[in-house]
Amino acid sequence: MSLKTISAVNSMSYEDFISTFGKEGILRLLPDLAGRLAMSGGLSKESTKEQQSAGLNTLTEQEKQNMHHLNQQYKQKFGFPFVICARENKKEAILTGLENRLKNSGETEAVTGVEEVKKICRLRLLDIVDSSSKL
Ligand SMILES: NC(=O)N[C@H]1NC(=O)NC1=O
Repeated sequence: MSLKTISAVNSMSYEDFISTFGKEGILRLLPDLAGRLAMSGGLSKESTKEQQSAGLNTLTEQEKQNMHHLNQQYKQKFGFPFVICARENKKEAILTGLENRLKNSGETEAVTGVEEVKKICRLRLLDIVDSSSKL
């Protein structure tokens, strides 16, 4: 994400963001599941925790290759990354979900992806509320 995008996001409402960047713009902010960033330790602490909770840090070599291949296919078909709320799924369900959602239309996937982003945001907000209530 560019610095220009980050500063725009920080001062924008959800509605403004959607109308400026569209659903696909939101989806492109999310890192790949078990992707290059995860492998190199470059994920945010939130994404690291989420991906670990689904067991994506314990993928076998075969599962890693499968995930990589399906993620590539998904991006090639839709032009944005596959997004799912990792904290609500385990690695097996994520791989099956990826395979199944590849069969959908781009429109369905943009809507489904944004719904998953909302789940991710909700859980992140609950974490913030929970940690600030302990202060
Ligand atoms: N691509 C994708 O779904 N990424 C993520 N999902 C989630 O729960 N955390 C992520 O980083």
